[in-house]
Amino acid sequence: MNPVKALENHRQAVWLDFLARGFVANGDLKRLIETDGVKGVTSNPSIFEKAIGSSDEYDGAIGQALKKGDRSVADLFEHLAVEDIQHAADVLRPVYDKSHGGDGFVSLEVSPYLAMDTKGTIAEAERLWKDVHRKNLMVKVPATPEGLPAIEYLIGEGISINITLLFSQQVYRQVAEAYLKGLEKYVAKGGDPSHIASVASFFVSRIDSAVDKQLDEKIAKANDPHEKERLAALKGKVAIANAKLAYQDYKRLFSGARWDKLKAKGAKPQRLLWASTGTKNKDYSDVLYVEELIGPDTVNTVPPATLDAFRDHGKVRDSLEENVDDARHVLEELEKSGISLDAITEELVKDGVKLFADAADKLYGAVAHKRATSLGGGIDHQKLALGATIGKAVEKSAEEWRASAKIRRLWQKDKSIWTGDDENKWLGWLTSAASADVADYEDFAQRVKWQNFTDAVVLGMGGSSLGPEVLAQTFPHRTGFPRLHVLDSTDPAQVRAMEEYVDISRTLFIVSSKSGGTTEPNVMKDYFFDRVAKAIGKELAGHRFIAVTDPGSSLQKVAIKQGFARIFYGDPAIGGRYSVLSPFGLVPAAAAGIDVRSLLGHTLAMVRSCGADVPPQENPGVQLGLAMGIAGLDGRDKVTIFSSPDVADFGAWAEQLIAESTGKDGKGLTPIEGETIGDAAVYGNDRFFIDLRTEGEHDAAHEAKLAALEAAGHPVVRIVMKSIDHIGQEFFRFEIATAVAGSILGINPFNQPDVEAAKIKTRELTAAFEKTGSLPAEQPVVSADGVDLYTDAQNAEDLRKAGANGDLNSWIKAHLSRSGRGDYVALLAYIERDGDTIDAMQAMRLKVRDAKHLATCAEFGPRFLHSTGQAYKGGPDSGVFLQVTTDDGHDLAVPGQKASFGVIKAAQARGDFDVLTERGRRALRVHLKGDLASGLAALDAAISAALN
Ligand SMILES: O=P(O)(O)OC[C@H]1O[C@](O)(CO)[C@@H](O)[C@@H]1O
Ligand SMILES: O=C[C@H](O)[C@H](O)COP(=O)(O)O
Repeated sequence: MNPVKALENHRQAVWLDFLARGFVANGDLKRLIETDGVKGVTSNPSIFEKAIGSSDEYDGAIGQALKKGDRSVADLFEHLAVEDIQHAADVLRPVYDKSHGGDGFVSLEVSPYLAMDTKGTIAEAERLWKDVHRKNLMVKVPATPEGLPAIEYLIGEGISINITLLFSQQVYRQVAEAYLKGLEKYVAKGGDPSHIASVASFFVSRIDSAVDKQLDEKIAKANDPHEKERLAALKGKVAIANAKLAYQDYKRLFSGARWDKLKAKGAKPQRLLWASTGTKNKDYSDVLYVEELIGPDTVNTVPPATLDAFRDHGKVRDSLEENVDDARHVLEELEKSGISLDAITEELVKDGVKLFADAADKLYGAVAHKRATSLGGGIDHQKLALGATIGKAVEKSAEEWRASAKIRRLWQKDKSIWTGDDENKWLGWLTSAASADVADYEDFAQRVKWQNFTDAVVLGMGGSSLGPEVLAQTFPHRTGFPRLHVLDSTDPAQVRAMEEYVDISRTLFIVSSKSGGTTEPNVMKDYFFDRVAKAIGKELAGHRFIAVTDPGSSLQKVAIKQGFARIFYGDPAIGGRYSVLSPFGLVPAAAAGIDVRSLLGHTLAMVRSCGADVPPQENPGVQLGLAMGIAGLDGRDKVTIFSSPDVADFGAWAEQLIAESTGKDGKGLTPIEGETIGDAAVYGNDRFFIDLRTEGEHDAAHEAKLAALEAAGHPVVRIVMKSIDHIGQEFFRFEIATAVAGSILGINPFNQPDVEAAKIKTRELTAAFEKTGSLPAEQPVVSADGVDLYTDAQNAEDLRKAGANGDLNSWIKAHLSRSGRGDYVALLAYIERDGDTIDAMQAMRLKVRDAKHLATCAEFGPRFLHSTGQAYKGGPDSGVFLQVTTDDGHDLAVPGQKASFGVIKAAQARGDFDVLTERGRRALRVHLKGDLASGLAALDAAISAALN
C-alpha cells in the first residue's frame, strides 16, 4: 500500500505544505487527494513567495486584477492569495464534507508583520475569514505573546485557527488553553462549536537545526571522547522528543471534565499538527519527521519532496507514543549539557517571525515590481544612476531599511525613524490625497465657474503658495474658469503689477495660510480687500474672498468677520511644505478648473508605489530619499534640479520641501533650482542631479549633457512623467523622499527652527516703525556710486582683509573670493520678481557658477524666506550670501497700518540679514539706489570684474 495513504490507518492526516495556482488548476492537488489521501493544505509567506514572487505564473492574474483598477501591493497579493486559497478549499471541500468538518482544510496565514500586534492580527484574520468565505478555511495566527489573545478571541468568534510558529511545550499548553477558553466563550454565547476547527502547528525540523548547531559547538570544544559521544547521540533527537512530549500534553489537555463538557456540545479537539517536517540536515533520513511522529488524531503537513520521499520509501508504524521515557531522557541530557531548549524555542519564534517577514518583504517586493510593470506609464518612471560608491551605499541602506521595517514604521508614524522629537505629529500628508473630499472640490469648482471670474489669485507664502504656483504654471488655462495666479511678495512693484494685471472686480482671492499669522498673506489680503471693497462695495467684498487655513487660526476669525465666501480647513498634522495634496493645493486647483479627481487618481498610484507594503528596494520614494540622503552625507549635498519646460516650476516647490525640511542643525541638503544645465566641467563634486521631464519632451541636447554629467561621475536621477497630469505623483514622491533623506541625515524634517528667528527680528523692526515712523538707522560700511554696502563688523573686517576698499567691485571681489570648494553662492534679492529681474539674476548666478565651478542660488525675497531661507541660516555653513535690496521708488501703503509694503520688505531683508550674520555666515548686502535695472547692471558688471 502507498505508505502515505497507509497513514490513514494510524489516524494521522497528511496535509500538503505547498500551494501554487497552476498546481491546483491543473488537477495536481486533486490527484494527491485521490492517490495519497492528502487531507489538507497549508501555506505560509515563504510558500507564497516561491509561488508568486519567484515565477511568472501570476503575471496574467496581476494584470487582470489591475485592469479593474489599481490597488496597493498588499491588496494585490491578498487578492491572489485569497483566490488560490478558495480554489484549493473548493478542491478539498469533498474531504471536509466526508469527514464532517474533521479534515479538508486550507490554511492562510495573517501577515507576519502583525505577529506582535494583537488588534492588527484580529482585524486581518476576520477580514481573511470573510473574504475567503469558505468553511474549510483555517486562518494561521502565530503563537507569539501577542498572538495568543488573538487566538482566544478569534476562536470565540467562531473562526477556525491554525496556530503557527509553535516550538515549545509550555507555549503549546498556552495555545491549547486559548483554544479551550475561546470555545467556552463561543459556547457561552450560544454558538455551535462543532464547526470550529483548530490545529496547533508544532514545528519540528527547525528545532533540530538550532539544537544541533549548539551541540556541534559543544562537541568541538569537549575534550573527553565520552562527552563527545554523549553529545553526538543527542543530534537529530531533540525535535522529535519535544514533539512526543507535547503529544502527551495534548492527551491530558483534551480529556477530563472540562473537555468533556465542550465535547458534549460538539467541540472538536485542537489536533497537534507536525509542521516544519521537511528534513533540513542531509545526513538525516528525508522521512525522519514523518516516520517518527505517527499517532492518532494528529496531522503532518509535508512539503512535496517529503511527500514524494515518504510515498517512495516511508515506513509506517505507530511511533508517536514509543519510548516516551527516552524522549524525556533526551531533553534531560540536553539540559545537562548546558543547552537551554527554552532559550532556543524562544529564539526560534522570533526568528520564525523574522524569516516569514523576510519572505513577505521579498514577496511584496516582487508583487510591487509586477504591479509597476503592469501599470507601465501609469507610474512615472525613475532611474537612478548613482555611481558605484553611492549606489552600493544606497543598496546597503535599503537593506537596512527593509530589515528594520523602516518604511512600515514611517507609515505607522513612528518618530524614532527620525530624531524622536515630534515627527509623529506631522505625517498627515501621507494620507491626505486618499482622504480628500473630491466631490466637495468638484462642487466648489462649479460654483467658481458660475461666477465668471476672470482671475483667481492665491495670496500666501511658501507651502501655501508654491504648490498652487506649480499648478498654475503647469496646467493650461481651462475655458470658463479663472486664470490662476500666485502673489507671494511684499515688494510694492510686484503687488502693484498683480493689481494691474487682473480685473479687480472679477477676481477671486484665495487667502492661504496654515498658521493664519504670516505677515505677507495678511497684508496682501488687507490691501486687496480694500481694493475690492472700493470696486464693488464693502458689503460685497467678502464674497470675492475665500480662506484656506488650519482650524482655529486668526485668519479663520478674520474670514468669518469679513464674510468670506468660504473657508477651507487644512489638517494641522501637515506642515506647509507638505500641504500641496491637501486643501492648500487642491482648492486653487479646483478654482482653476483643474480636474482634481484625475489629479488625485494619478497621484494615488504613486502613493501606493511608495506604500508601507512596498519594500525599500522597489519603493521609488524611498530610493530617491536614500540616494539624496546618502549622497548628501558623502559631500554631494547640492541637490540640483532640472525641470523641463512643461513642468518648469516644479523645482521651486521641491526647493522649499528639501531646503526647509533638511537644512538645520548645521546639516542638510541645499537645493539648487533654476540653474540651466552646463558642461560637466562647471560642476564641483558636491552635486546630486535630479532631472524631471514629461515623456513628450525628449530633448537630445539636454540628454547628451546629462549623460556627460553621469559619465563624469556625478549621480544623476532621471524622472520621466507620463504627462503633466502626473504632477501629483512627483509631489508625493518628493515628499516621501525628503522624509527618508531626513532620516538618513538624522534631522527632524518637519520643523523650521531658524525661520522663526528672522521673523522675530522682522517683527521687532516693524514694531519700531509703528512706534517711531522709521526703521532704526543703519550705517553702510561703504557708500559708493549708486550703491550702499552693509554688513556686520566681522564680515566687514574679513572682507577688508580680503581686499575690499572703497568701491563696489572690490567688495564683490573680496566677497566671492571667500567662497571655495563645496560652498554655494546665493543671490538673495528683495526686488520685484518679473521676467527681466529673473533674467538679470540668472545671468549673474551662471557667471559665478561657470567661473568658480560652484553651486549658485538666485532667490527673491521675501519669497525665499519661507522656502530655502531655513537652510541658508540653519543648514551647513557653506553659503556665501549676497543680499540685494533697493529703494522702492513707488511704495504702497498697507491699509490700517503705518508700515507700508516697502517698509515691511525692508524689515524682512534686515531681519534675514541680521540672522545670517549673527550665525557667522558670510554675508554682504548691496543696496541699489535709484533705478533698479541700472543697479542690477552695475552689480552684474562688478561680478564680472570680480570673476575676471
Ligand atoms: O501657511 P503659513 O502658515 O502662512 O506659512 C507659510 C510658510 O511659512 C513657513 O512657515 C516659513 O516661514 C513655511 O514653512 C510655510 O510654508
Ligand atoms: O504550516 C507550515 C509551516 O509554515 C511549515 O511547515 C514550515 O516549514 P519550514 O520549517 O520548512 O519552513
